[in-house]
Amino acid sequence: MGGDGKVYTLEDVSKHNTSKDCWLIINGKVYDVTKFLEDHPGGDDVLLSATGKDATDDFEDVGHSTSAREMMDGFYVGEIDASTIPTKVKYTPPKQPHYNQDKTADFIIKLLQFLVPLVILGVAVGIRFYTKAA
Ligand code: HEM
Repeated sequence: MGGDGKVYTLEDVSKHNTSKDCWLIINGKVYDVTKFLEDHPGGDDVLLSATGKDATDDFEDVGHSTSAREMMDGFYVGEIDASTIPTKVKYTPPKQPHYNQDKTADFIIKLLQFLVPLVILGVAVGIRFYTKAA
């Protein structure tokens, strides 16, 4: 081990995905964790399932300790050619149909639903008032 800072492609690293030969990509660096598989407190299965991709998020999600991070230096074999890692698919919300974009129409309807019965009531009371007075 030791590492010579060689730059690997995702394809190169992806070939090392067995319990006899296991490489990980974390924070732009490539690690050969084959010898560490049995000793990893999180288990060998999680490490194996983190091969063949950028495992940075998986690694960070666990909230590894500083000592865990220091251990990584011992497994370093090189850098990853970032252009070979597919960029994250950014979530773009589906385009909403723009109905009711103008809220004034909505507001006027609400206002009328409130006012119309009041007007009718007012007219009824008014008619009654005037017919009585007459
Ligand atoms: C070179 C890479 C890695 C090293 C040196 C490493 C080292 C360690 C160490 C020392 C611990 C004990 C807790 C701590 O100190 O934070 C730990 C726990 C853990 N690791 Fe890693 N780890 C590596 C990569 C990963 C990856 C890629 C994953 C996920 C796919 C992972 C998943 C876990 C989990 C789930 C635990 C928690 C175990 C528990 O608390 O029961 N590790 N790791």
